[in-house]
Amino acid sequence: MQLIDGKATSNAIKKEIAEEVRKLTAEGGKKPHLAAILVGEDGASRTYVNHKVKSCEQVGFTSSLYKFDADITEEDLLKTIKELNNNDDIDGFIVQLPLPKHINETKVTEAIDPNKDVDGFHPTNLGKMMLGLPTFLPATPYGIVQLLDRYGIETSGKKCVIIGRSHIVGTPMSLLMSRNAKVGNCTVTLTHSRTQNLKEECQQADILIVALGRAEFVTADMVKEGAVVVDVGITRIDDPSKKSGFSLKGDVKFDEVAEKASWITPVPGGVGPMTVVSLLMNTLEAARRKSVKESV
Ligand SMILES: Nc1nc(=O)c2c([nH]1)NC[C@@H]1CN(c3ccc(C(=O)N[C@@H](CCC(=O)O)C(=O)O)cc3)C=[N+]21
Repeated sequence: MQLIDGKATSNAIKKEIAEEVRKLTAEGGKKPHLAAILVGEDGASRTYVNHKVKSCEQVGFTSSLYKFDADITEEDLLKTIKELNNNDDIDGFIVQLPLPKHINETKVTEAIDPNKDVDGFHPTNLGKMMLGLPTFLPATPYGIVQLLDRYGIETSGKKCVIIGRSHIVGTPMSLLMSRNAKVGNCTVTLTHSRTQNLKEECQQADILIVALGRAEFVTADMVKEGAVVVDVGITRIDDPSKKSGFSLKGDVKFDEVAEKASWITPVPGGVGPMTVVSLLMNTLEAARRKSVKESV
């Protein structure tokens, strides 16, 4: 088994981004600016947003955080989004999900200017992705593609099985793995809660991507010898022995699956850090596009 180290890869990409930012500012451009909207006090969301803010500092981006109480009205949130859309200083922004129940996530996502949607969740951007047009790819799938690419993992002609059909991971991942590209050209099976014989489907996979959000769901008997296993899940499990009071578990039973896999991503330190770095890459791209527009 060989480890796919998302932490190390994300650090390497951050260094490259920092270098690009230095060039951009040396040419008289401004630093890319990423903003995040955080509603409520969900512990995990706060952690992720903090990671994003810290990563922005590391690469020389400007970042800003708009924090609201969980009882903010949908109307007020939409108003804030419009303000960020019109704020020329901000190149890209994200609205951290999940949102409180009284707020319609679809409405919120559609209110974001597609040119600033560095999460790649807007219907326009998802549509462009489907057509293979240049766009902001959703952060987690983009991060996984980067990992497979940088580790030189052959995907062409392979059978890729994905567990989970969410709009932000499983479904876009299935499109990316099947497209005609350096990372792609797979025969893709997208599985979900209604899939019959899930175990047999998984056993066929040369590349298994797991994104259903259930701790240690994938066991060794579901995995083919020599498979590449990508674990997207992150679940917090109570753990009194930890200072934080919890430990993080992936969707894959790591120790036993690692014995069969040729390559495997750990949790933490796998896909998670790559998600953050994808946001940074999309933001750099947004800033570049804007500077091109302003110079014509
Ligand atoms: N609009 C929006 N965009 C997102 O990109 C988005 C979101 N909403 N909602 C929640 C999910 C989840 N997500 C993660 C980001 C970083 C780590 C990450 O860095 N994880 C570390 C550990 C983090 C920890 O210490 O808890 C790791 O896996 O090594 C994980 C998960 C982004 N998400």
